[in-house]
Amino acid sequence: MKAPPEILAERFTKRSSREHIRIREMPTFIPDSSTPTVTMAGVQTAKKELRRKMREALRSIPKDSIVSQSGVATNKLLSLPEYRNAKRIGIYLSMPSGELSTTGIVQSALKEGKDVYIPYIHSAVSSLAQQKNSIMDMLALRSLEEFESLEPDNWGIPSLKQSQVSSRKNCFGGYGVSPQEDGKTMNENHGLDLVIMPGMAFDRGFRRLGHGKGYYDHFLTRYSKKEVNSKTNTPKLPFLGERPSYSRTNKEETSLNKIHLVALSLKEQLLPPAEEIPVLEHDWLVDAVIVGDGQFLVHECR
Ligand SMILES: Nc1nc2c(c(=O)[nH]1)N(C=O)[C@@H](CNc1ccc(C(=O)N[C@@H](CCC(=O)O)C(=O)O)cc1)CN2
Ligand SMILES: Nc1ncnc2c1ncn2[C@@H]1O[C@H](COP(=O)(O)OP(=O)(O)OP(=O)(O)O)[C@@H](O)[C@H]1O
Repeated sequence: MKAPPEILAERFTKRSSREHIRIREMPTFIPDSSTPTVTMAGVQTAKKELRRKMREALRSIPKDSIVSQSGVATNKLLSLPEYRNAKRIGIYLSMPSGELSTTGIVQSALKEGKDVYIPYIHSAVSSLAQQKNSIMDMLALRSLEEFESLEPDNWGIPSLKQSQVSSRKNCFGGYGVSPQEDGKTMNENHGLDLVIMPGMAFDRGFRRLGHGKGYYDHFLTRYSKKEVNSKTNTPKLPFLGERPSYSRTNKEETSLNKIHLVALSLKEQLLPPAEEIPVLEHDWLVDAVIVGDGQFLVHECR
């Protein structure tokens, strides 16, 4: 028997202005065949399965294809006003395989005098949950020389060492890693204008599949809670995408009003039009996807 709607713990995840996915915590009734309903556990399982498939597919991409696709994507990004106008960018440093290289972008950005922030993974204790979590901060990269001297971590990602962190600027305007729950806000001199995002897969609805640790999703959620000083005179950049594209429910004016999320995708990472990445409420949509074969996906409504 169909349960009355009010007792169903349903959440609607905004995927684009046109469509929604319905996520039900407790599958207590048999859904109408017209209702695309999935459980949370179902989404996690589907993500795992997609990651497995992607890992297989990415393994066989020849190195020279990654090099040429990276060149195409780099040129596209460097031509965008959202990049050219950005003063502070957060950018992933690429792994040896399975994703587009960001080396050319990092070099250009540093040469152009932009502030470049890179991921730094560390442990943080959440006072609320009394849990030790691995989280991501974005810390300043100081120079080309420093970029070239970074050593690979366990995933092969060029990374800062713990000893290099404490006196280094973070993207929130502080130094070193940022406390998880300090409630401090950012002013107009801090924050990021553009985040260049990695992923395992992307789809045409601007959904993204990461490696399953939630680093970017958690980071963006934390970032969105640090409000920009409302008296800021900083001119806002034009958005790449329409504002409701963000998959968050917290739609109040936040610092994310001026951040652009641009994903870089190998052509093999972009799913065919009929396929979708399963997403939950915490998953952030990106504003644009630059693909290594020259495709550029951007929200129609600018
Ligand atoms: N270049 C790059 N830098 C990044 C990320 C990324 O995806 N790419 N991250 C984005 O969050 C963070 C690091 N997170 C990562 C988490 C897991 C794995 C990884 O390879 N995990 C499994 C393999 C399973 C899989 O391929 O999914 C492993 O440990 O073997 C890599 C990066 C920050 N920096
Ligand atoms: N903002 C968030 N709030 C609560 N839980 C989150 C948030 N972001 C991620 N998680 C949790 O982190 C785990 C990994 O999330 P998910 O599968 O979406 O990772 P992903 O998108 O592949 O990772 P990433 O963001 O690092 O690329 C899940 O258990 C998810 O519930």
